[in-house]
Amino acid sequence: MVSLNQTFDGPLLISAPGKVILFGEHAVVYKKTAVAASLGLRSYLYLENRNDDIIHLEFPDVDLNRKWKMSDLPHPLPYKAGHDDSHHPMDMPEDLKQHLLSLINGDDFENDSARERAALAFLYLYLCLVKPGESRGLNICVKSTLPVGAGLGSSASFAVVLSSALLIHFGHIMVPKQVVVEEKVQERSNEREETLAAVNRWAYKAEQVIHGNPSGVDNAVASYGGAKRYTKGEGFSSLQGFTSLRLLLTNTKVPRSTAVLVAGVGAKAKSFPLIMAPIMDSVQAISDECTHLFEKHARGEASKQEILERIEELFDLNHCLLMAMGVSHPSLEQVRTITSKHGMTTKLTGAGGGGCAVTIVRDVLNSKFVDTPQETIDNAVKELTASGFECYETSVGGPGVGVSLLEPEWNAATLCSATRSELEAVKEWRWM
Ligand SMILES: Nc1ncnc2c1ncn2[C@@H]1O[C@H](COP(=O)(O)OP(=O)(O)O)[C@@H](O)[C@H]1O
Ligand SMILES: C[C@@](O)(CCOP(=O)(O)O)CC(=O)O
Ligand SMILES: [Mg+2]
Repeated sequence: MVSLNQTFDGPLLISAPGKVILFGEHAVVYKKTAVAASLGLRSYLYLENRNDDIIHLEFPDVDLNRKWKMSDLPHPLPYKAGHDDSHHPMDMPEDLKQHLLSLINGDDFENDSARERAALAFLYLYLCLVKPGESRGLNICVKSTLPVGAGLGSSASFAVVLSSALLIHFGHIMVPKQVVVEEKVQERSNEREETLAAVNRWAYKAEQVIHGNPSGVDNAVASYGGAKRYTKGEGFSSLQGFTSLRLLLTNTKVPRSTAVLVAGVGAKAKSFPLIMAPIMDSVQAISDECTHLFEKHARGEASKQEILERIEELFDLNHCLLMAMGVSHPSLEQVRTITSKHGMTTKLTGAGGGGCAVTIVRDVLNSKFVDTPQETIDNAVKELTASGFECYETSVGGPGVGVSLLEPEWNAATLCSATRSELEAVKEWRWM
């Protein structure tokens, strides 16, 4: 346990989930509502102090392994722990950005935007949050079980583990007092609410560095977990009556960048404002319809079967609107064709342009009429895999960011070389 303003010296292992957007991607940037849920796939960060003044970053997922002397970094940005940080610059000053880019892209370092953005996001948060007069260096490693740059919110879960680690390490927030059992995770004290709000705000700043113009839905889900309805400027609420959904995720492995796709939709909205506005309004109506469906389910007025049938129709409608926004891709259409041959409905998820698609699996117990038989799913997965795609079945709606202090044998190298099953075996999370 630490008190505010005091650095936390122990090593930290932190994890935060990715997300699946069920409805509303892109439109959410334009203040329409999105519906999203956390995934079982997560990013993991290990942080420890060093005895010298070196900052050592290892981000194996983007092939980054870099060291800087603290004395070579620009001066920290003024920030006092515990103060209202809403005044803090939301956008990184341009001269600072250029300075950091010149440090990141040394002669020996080939320019790569994935690495560059990851390192830039880290350095920006570090300079904002480092304690004045700090002289000790850090080892930091981040590794994810999420595919990076594929629409499942790896950037937001990366941003959330970075912001949590730096906020805790430099004493701006406290390590959660105790292990909270997963079922009680949503019952937060005011103190925990404040802590999470700080994590979420700083993660948004890192997302801004990576994305340019994020809505904030991804970092909210990565921070808080669960299933959420989110509107930019208004915040989020839990989805009343959300029932566990069985989803199949398919990664087309076609690389794309959220920043580029969001900018593309922005250009279209500027060129065709009268056409794009009603498309965005239709997405709002889809998210509202989904919310009402779950609310009806909570009141016992809609069966799971009805929900799944309606959601399939809404998936189709939302995908077609995303196609009109210009963010589908032939590979995503191929996933839709293959799954529809097997009687299942698919939409793109996240920024699109490649990346992942989400397919709804009908799993209503005792109702043979609507169930998707396991054999059908297996056949669809076989066909998708044969087309070069990768499929994941994962849980949705689990907890948000958590801290583990219970792995004394860990170090940065352990995390860098850990397998997915070793990461998923860490159980003693203190959910924030
Ligand atoms: N595990 C990670 N290690 C380092 N950087 C990461 C990691 N995960 C995400 N990122 C950063 O986020 C970017 C991907 O973000 P984005 O294009 O929004 O796709 P996604 O849908 O996965 O969020 C990467 O290029 C990288 O800069
Ligand atoms: C397209 C968008 O709605 C979601 C992007 O998600 P991802 O980075 O593709 O996982 C952008 C945003 O909400 O910030
Ligand atoms: Mg992202």
